[in-house]
Amino acid sequence: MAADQLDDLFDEIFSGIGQTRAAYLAQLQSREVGYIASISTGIAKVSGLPGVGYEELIMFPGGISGIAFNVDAEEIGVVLLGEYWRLQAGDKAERTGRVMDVAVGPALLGRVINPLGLPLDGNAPPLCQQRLPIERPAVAIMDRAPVLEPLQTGIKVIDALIPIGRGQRELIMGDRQTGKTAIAIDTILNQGGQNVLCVYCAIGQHAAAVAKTIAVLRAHGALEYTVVVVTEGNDPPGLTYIAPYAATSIAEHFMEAGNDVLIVYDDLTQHARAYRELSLLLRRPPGREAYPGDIFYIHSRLLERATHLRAEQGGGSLTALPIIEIEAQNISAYIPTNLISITDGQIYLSPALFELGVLPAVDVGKSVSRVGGKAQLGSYRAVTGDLKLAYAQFEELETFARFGARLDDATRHTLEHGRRIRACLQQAEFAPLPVLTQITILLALTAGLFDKVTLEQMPAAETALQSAVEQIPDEIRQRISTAAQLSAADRQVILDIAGRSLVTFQTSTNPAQP
Ligand SMILES: Nc1ncnc2c1ncn2[C@@H]1O[C@H](COP(=O)(O)OP(=O)(O)OP(=O)(O)O)[C@@H](O)[C@H]1O
Repeated sequence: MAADQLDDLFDEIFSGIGQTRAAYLAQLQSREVGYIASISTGIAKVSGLPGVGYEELIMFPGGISGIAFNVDAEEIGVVLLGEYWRLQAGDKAERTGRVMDVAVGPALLGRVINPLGLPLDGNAPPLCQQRLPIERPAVAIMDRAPVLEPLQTGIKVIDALIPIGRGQRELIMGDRQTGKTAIAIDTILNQGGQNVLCVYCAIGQHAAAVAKTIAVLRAHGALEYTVVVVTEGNDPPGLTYIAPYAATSIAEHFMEAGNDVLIVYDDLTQHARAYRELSLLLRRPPGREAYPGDIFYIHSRLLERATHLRAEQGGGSLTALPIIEIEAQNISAYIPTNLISITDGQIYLSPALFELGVLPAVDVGKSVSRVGGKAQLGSYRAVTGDLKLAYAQFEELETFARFGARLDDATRHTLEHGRRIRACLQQAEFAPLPVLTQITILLALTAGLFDKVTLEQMPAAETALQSAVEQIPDEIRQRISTAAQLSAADRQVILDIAGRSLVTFQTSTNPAQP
């Protein structure tokens, strides 16, 4: 048969099956299929995939997926993301030609999912229209805007002294059980009604701790604007490793739609450990503390994705609160120093303050916010200067006063005032305070209205002051919520209201000057 006759015959056959010949051929793709040569905890060595690309998604029997991590000529090292114990040597391994991605969209709000997007809350899989790769390049410098809007945490000590701006990366660090998660959760709770969507990424935590956190979010109505991405301690290390990247893609999708987004990584110590485990299993050379050489890079490329977009890009922002657990207050260990240098400041939680019952146990001297100051509301400026100075003087004097030195009246006054500052900066968990209440308390504090209140009476006095906030006129409330500084007249009105509410708690003698 002549060639043109053959072509006509093919065209006739394809029109019979409702397709053109070209469209049919376009669908035909060669599939590369290899096999598992060996398998260990969370890692498979795969042979027979010569064309595989770095970080390509590989599929195994039973719907188990993996990421090509070590791409060598003979054999590739694949990090497994599912129930790897079901796989064995000799099983099929198939290239997909794409990288790992995750479903993104508003359907995820209020849901608890794993990094693969599968539901963990017992409900149907979320219906999302779009998927994004879990690893995405960070926003270009030219597309970033300065951090100028505050992200209110609702925690007095942070909003006043270590303010966080939308688009900032602020590290929360401390020994175990010092209240790190509590700060992040309070911040999420405070975003209700503030137009901020939240993503909470639990990395390698105990199931009970995660369940408690989710219960708190649900009880306070915060789950409806939050996506919870969870990997537990007994999940494969590969899943733990990809969790923060997947959570960031979910958050970025909201940011790119013009929203302000907050993401919490709880915690990156577990993430670093999972990566170390994978790297050692893949026989990559270990470096300091047995971490592989690129451990800095895995965290920097994650946190670089937090930013504030320019108005032309939608004006959204992604604020990151990575948490890190340190050992025996050693902030100069490898991972903490890496993260300190990547982030825009840190909130350091001190076990000594925690033991004293000073909660949240924020050590103001070791904490810093490098960009949040510019974003802080103007009304805080009326109080922060005095507060910082008085508190720093107090902390210095407190050490000397312990040695039983004889103190003059001025020193005693500084100490007593400092003790009241410390009492005022304490706050119960799950009770974030609105800006107006914080400003009222802090103004009263810096004006010395608490100085005549005994330390035992401080919590009751503060509660009375909180109820008096209602008397503040509406126009002052509005002015406080803008960026403008507090005028002397507004300040006086607030102090008068505060003074009246505290009068019953003030003793006739000033404890600072007996
Ligand atoms: N402001 C607070 N007021 C009262 N209790 C608090 C406060 N902050 C934290 N706690 C309590 O301190 C304990 C430790 O808090 P949390 O779990 O947040 O610490 P963590 O440092 O995240 O712990 P882990 O090391 O287990 O991750 C909890 O029992 C919590 O209820």
